[in-house]
Amino acid sequence: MKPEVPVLPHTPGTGQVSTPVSRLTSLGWQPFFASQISIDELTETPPVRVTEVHRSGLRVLGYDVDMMVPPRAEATVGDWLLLDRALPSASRLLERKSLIKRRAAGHDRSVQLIAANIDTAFIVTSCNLDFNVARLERYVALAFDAGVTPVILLTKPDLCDDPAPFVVDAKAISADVAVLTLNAKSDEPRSKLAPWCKPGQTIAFLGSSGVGKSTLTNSLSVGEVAATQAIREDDAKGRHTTSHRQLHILPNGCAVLDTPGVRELQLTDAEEGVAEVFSDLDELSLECRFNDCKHISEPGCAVLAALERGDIDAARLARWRKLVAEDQHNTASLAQRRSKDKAFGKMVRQAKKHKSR
Ligand SMILES: Nc1nc2c(ncn2[C@@H]2O[C@H](COP(=O)(O)OP(=O)(O)OP(=O)(O)O)[C@@H](O)[C@H]2O)c(=O)[nH]1
Ligand SMILES: [Zn+2]
Repeated sequence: MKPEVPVLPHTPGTGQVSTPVSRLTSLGWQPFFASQISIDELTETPPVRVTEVHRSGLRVLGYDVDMMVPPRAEATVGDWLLLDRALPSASRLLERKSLIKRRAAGHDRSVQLIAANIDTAFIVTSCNLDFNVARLERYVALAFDAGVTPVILLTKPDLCDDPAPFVVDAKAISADVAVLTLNAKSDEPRSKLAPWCKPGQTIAFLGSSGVGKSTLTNSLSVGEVAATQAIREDDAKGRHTTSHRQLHILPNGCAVLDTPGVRELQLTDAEEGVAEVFSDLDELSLECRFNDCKHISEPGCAVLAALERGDIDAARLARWRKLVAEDQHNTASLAQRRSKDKAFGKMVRQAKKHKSR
């Protein structure tokens, strides 16, 4: 029997692709996912992508699909499901390309899934006081840990005298990470980010508040047409009340994941990624006499020996030590710091009010 909807795996190099393919591609469908399913499965259980996670259920989008399915603990934003229309809770979860997750504090080590199948994480910071090498290193470590390609973006070069020193510091983090400066408010993002923002790719912007994440997304969205309009039309059915789309489909068929979980991502639990960014130090530490060596003053410390020989940089070693220590601290005291930040913000606002009187 001929399927009603010819949903096909993505075939590269076909030029003018049919509508179902380009719709799925713009949602992030890739050969990696297509290779996990048979033609029968494709027609009987169409692929859908999880674009929102609510307590009441998951919002999924596919070719001619925009619906809520029952919630399930093992699925997160960005996941692909093979939709079982008759029994949505039985939909098959496809293997992931990448996964950003957090382990909760305490002993139970429960894992919180943040986002799946992001190809590129743009780590955004601005050429001003937000710039902090240690924080960038943590984001890079987190991306490596998740299996996501990190790219560092330095915004607001137009507001600083000389962006060059920031670039030098950012480039020193890892030879495997590209570093770009760009004015988020110009049309530079579209040309400069093009190598990563291809059809079928899923990207996300990470970074502190105010560094330009929304501005970058908007800049890439100029001329946004068909694909997102389809989503908006479906929104009108009133199935959900989200005012903010969490999966933006760019005009060129690239998807931007912008969920609260990704926005509020905290830098905890990136052990493996930290080891990757500081792989040289990590390897050296295996030669330390003591397993729990802190590389401060212990006898037989291979790291200190390398420092003395001038093989490693003291500042970088200090950051590594700090990172390992902070990783634990952050996990434990997240809630505490959040309330402290709030109190500080209130104090600043009150002080300003006082001054303007
Ligand atoms: N001059 C200049 N201004 C920028 C640039 N990037 C962002 N801005 C401005 O900085 C402000 C904050 O940018 P946003 O895009 O809202 O920052 P965000 O990272 O999305 O912030 P949150 O939504 O709080 O996470 C806005 O007023 C932008 O116009 C840049 O490259 N150059
Ligand atoms: Zn040591």
